[in-house]
Amino acid sequence: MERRFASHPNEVKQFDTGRLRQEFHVPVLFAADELKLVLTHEDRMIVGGAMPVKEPVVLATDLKELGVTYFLERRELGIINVGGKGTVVADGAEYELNAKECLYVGAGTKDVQFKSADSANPAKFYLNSAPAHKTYPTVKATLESSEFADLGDIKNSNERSIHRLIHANGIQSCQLVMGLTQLKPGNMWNTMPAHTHPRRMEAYFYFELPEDAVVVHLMGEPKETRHIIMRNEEAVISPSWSIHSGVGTSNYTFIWSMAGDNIRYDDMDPVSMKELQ
Ligand SMILES: O=C[C@H](O)[C@@H](O)CC(=O)C(=O)O
Ligand SMILES: [Zn+2]
Repeated sequence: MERRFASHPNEVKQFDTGRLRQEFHVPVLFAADELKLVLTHEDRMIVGGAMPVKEPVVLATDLKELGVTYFLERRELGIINVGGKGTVVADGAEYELNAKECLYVGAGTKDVQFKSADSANPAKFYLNSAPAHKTYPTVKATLESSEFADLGDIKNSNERSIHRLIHANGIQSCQLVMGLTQLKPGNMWNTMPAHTHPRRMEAYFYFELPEDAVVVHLMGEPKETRHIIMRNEEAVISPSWSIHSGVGTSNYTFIWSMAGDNIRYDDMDPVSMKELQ
């Protein structure tokens, strides 16, 4: 597991491209039969990926990494499959996940394993985990069963559907909030006007981007913005003081996930268009 420290906006102002990427950009989450995890000290969120091909991938940890005997001893987990059909086995119970289906796994679950239905088209489980001190039930959600909102306008190139999966009015959790936003063809902007939420951090995972396409992801304080170039199936960490918005060279889909003080989706402080610099 890789560890990233938290950052201060006054320090981040000085970062060049390489340093920005080193601290906030999360490349390659999917490698055959491997569990890839990045723990950021921004609200201790873990961003990760599991791609079982020849054998199941086990959600393993050790005393050095998290100081506990099993991964979900004091954590909760949100999973969205972005690959072929797969199964998550949680303490023996099997949950089949097709592409874009979500599973919340509650704290106290001792054994979590990931499997693919077809090694030629493996499942890709995108993972988010936050500290948790209460057990909520393990529940599956689909885009069809979730609360969603069609937002934006083709005139602003931001027509998109926001599906809220784990949040106050959806799957219950201690602090993890998670969902998926799909841009309609011809639309490129997400989260503009931008916002911050000092009460929680956020991670974005961009996917369904064509090979040669990029998303120019915006971060930073509203008056001190920076960009990070994102490619398909890459994640980016947004500290609580930072905006998180992006514009693609084509449309795309992304998973957003947050951890912090509350699980109300609409807890955001809007940034006015005049304020951005
Ligand atoms: O705090 C919430 C998140 O930033 C996202 O839900 C925003 C988003 O999906 C969008 O505007 O497209
Ligand atoms: Zn946000």
